[in-house]
Amino acid sequence: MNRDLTIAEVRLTPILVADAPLLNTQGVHQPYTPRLIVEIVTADGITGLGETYGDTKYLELARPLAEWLTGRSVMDVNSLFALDLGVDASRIEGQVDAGGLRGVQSADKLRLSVLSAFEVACLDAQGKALGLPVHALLGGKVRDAVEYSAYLFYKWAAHPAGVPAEPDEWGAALDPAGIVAQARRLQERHGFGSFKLKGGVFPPDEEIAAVRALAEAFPGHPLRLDPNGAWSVETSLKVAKELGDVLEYLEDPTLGTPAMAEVSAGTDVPLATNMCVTTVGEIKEAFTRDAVQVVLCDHHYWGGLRNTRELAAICAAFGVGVSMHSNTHLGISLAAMTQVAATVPGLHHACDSHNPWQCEDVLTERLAFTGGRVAVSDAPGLGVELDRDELARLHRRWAEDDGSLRDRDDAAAMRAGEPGWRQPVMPRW
Ligand SMILES: O=C([O-])C(=O)C[C@H](O)[C@@H](O)C(=O)[O-]
Ligand SMILES: [Mg+2]
Repeated sequence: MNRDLTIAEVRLTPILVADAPLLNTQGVHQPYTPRLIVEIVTADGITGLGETYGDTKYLELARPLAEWLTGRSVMDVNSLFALDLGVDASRIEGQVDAGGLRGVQSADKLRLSVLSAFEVACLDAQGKALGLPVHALLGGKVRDAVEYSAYLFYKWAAHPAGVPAEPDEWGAALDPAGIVAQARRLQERHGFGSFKLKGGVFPPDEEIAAVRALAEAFPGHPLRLDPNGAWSVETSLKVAKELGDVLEYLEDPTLGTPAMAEVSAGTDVPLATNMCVTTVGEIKEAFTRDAVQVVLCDHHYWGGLRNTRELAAICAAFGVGVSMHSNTHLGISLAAMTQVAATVPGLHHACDSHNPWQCEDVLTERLAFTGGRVAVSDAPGLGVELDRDELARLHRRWAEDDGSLRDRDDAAAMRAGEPGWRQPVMPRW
């Protein structure tokens, strides 16, 4: 290879992406969600792509990082992680993002969430320079397609009246019949074989009924329920008992490792998490107390694709399963998740992805879910191409926003429809 891999330019483009009125225990998704698109351009004109959360505090860290990177090499990924980004821990520690849906915030998690987009962009550029897919840079794929589960949400038919939003084609889903209908549509469209219901929205008995209805409609298909920590230990054990015969796993029924450990000790239903194990520092207690049996890795907040593989290795050493978590994201992140998931040998559960809910993307060609799977691209890098017109349009939306949508706040979005709504005190039930 005789190429100049010096970074000549780093472009950061914050965007607002249309999102459906999907309900969770904190509130409802905003009509538009912030994301950040990172482009790393080498002296030879290769562009590597990355994507991460686009809320203000992520942007604030990404800007100095972009400057620091300019003039270095896209091969120099380890030094990125050694860099002190100067995150002001006092502004971050113990706080929560998106109402706590991503676990407790920490300075390190914020740092890694920003770095992840730069790591992915460097790997994309490296792959393009070498003519190799990202999975080859990670040691090679062990599967040709990665399985995803259908991500079911209770949802309104539309965002609250008067709130500007894109048209919604899915309709309401507020009861078991609505959830089953949504699951059927997602299955017909994308062929999903397993189903995850985002719970913590209605009292547990209603959500138990919805999972029972799914079990009847899709006999033998793996089912999961994830209330994002909205239940007490007692409620979690009750739900585990009632649904134990149909659940593949119960995801974050309750908040924090000690409470998860108590639930785990009282049920045979495996527990999964993307909330109590979100950083290296949280692993030891959770694994030694057998609080979780599956970790749902999010390559954004674990710091990228190489850290995802390291997490998978630690999980394997402890006999803990690993799969992938997802927030609202676009195709660059889906491609990145698929590339790394393809390299993890012990991936025994279908990964999560919100992507089927996104009616917009910044790619010239969106990745397809076929038979519930995304084919692992063997094209150089991530195998995706940026649609510059679409990127510019979604950036204009961000630039024209008065600031109210630039930080995701599901409770504020809920208040537009239910003015009395307050962020719920946990456990809700
Ligand atoms: O698995 C999860 O906990 C999530 O996907 C968290 C997300 O933030 C989800 O609840 C959402 O976006 O409403
Ligand atoms: Mg979860």
